[in-house]
Amino acid sequence: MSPEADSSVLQIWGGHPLRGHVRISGAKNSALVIMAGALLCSGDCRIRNVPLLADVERMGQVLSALGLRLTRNSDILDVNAREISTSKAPYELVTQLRASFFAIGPILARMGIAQMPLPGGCAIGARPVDLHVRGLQAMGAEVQIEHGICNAYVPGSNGRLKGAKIYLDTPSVGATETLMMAATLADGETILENAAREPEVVDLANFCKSMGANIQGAGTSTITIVGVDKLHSTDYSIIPDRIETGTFLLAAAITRSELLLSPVAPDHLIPVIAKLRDIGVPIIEEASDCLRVLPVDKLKATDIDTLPHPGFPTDMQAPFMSLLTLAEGDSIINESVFENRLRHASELNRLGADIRVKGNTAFVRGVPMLSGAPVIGTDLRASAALVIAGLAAEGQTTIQGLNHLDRGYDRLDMKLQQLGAKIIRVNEASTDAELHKNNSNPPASVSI
Ligand SMILES: CC(=O)N[C@H]1[C@@H](OP(=O)(O)OP(=O)(O)OC[C@H]2O[C@@H](n3ccc(=O)[nH]c3=O)[C@H](O)[C@@H]2O)O[C@H](CO)[C@@H](O)[C@@H]1O
Ligand SMILES: C=C(OP(=O)(O)O)C(=O)O
Repeated sequence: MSPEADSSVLQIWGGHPLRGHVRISGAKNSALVIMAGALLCSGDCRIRNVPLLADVERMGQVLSALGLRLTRNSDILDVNAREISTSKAPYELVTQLRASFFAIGPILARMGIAQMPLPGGCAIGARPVDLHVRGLQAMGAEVQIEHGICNAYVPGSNGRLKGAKIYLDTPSVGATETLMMAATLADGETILENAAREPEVVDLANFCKSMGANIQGAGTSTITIVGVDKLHSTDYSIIPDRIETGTFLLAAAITRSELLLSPVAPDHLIPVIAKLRDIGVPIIEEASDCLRVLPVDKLKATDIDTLPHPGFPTDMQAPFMSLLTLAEGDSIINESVFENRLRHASELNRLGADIRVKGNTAFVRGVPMLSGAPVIGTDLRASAALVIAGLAAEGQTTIQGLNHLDRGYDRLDMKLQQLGAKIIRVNEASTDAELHKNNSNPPASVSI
């Protein structure tokens, strides 16, 4: 979707400290793929801790279009996949989010046939699906991409995929998840080599295991799956969102605030916490599921290389760049997972940052302050980066492109507002004359 698709904007008046406790929601990238995983189950799946996100809603629509019955009550989602009425996923929905494509694995495993449009998601690179396709082919599927649709079927009378030894050229999160789900109902043993080790892969494996799947090694580079005939009902709670957690750590750091965050999984954030401590952000593990960040004294520059887990996560690169714009000294950020994920740099420069981009590397020279301006979020984490920067920028920052932000953050503006940020969401039509008039002070209604 283009930024124009959402007419509301966020307005932030920076420089106000945050205070209090923030409740971290369930992980977007777990929720989406676990919803796809529910397609494997011939019973009922109760999924808990499901975040309120546009992507979750769209994934629900994809599953409904396939004939599943879904009921949501607060953060509990019940999915009934006893009957799958069609193997054809709807183009208009699948092209809006990446994870919907991963459902090709379970649909093929359950039905022996799947027609899946090529996916959407953040425009941060070419994002091919060749590893998904080659893996499914290795498991015996015939797969062809024609007119933007990936058509797959399993030849043979029983329609079951066959276990295979599959080496992934790159440890793709999505390909690991697609193939792991497909293998749970395949004939025999599948070994995924050079598999992704992200916490969301482990969460999906644990979800599948709770339905009776036989999976070993999730979280390491080699995952072994022995197919079973059927998977049964489950009641499963997804992990806290490590990227949302990291985003709030950055929000605290850039506003020099003290915040308490829970529930969190500090083990999933080791590279992010290490980098933050490195540059001078004091973070205390108050309990196994609770982090406290203390006010920063001085921020130092650092270098970052994004890598597959357990390296520094690409999804934290943009928001972290915002913090480094205000660090003392020069930082170098190298984005090595996606080939076009530095578009936020030019928007941060509108706010007074000093960033030069060459290829996949951003050279960030710390500046003493940022100043508010109108900016556009070009993808999900780029939008979050602008929110982080806006919290520190002097005066008013107006952010367009909220359709990206809402795909992956559970009510970010409301959570920040509750912590004391001066942030409001308004319809764009009402912003121009009235709200740009007074650049330095929020309207009275924003005072908390
Ligand atoms: C819904 C979801 O979980 N999204 C996450 C997932 O995306 P996603 O699963 O799409 O990311 P991948 O791990 O697959 O992509 C990593 C790299 O592998 C390449 N690649 C991937 C598949 C393939 O078949 N061929 C190929 O070349 C991609 O272009 C990219 O350069 O992991 C990314 C990397 O941590 C995160 O940024 C996304 O938030
Ligand atoms: C890139 C992301 O999401 P998606 O893979 O859904 O586009 C993200 O969550 O930062």
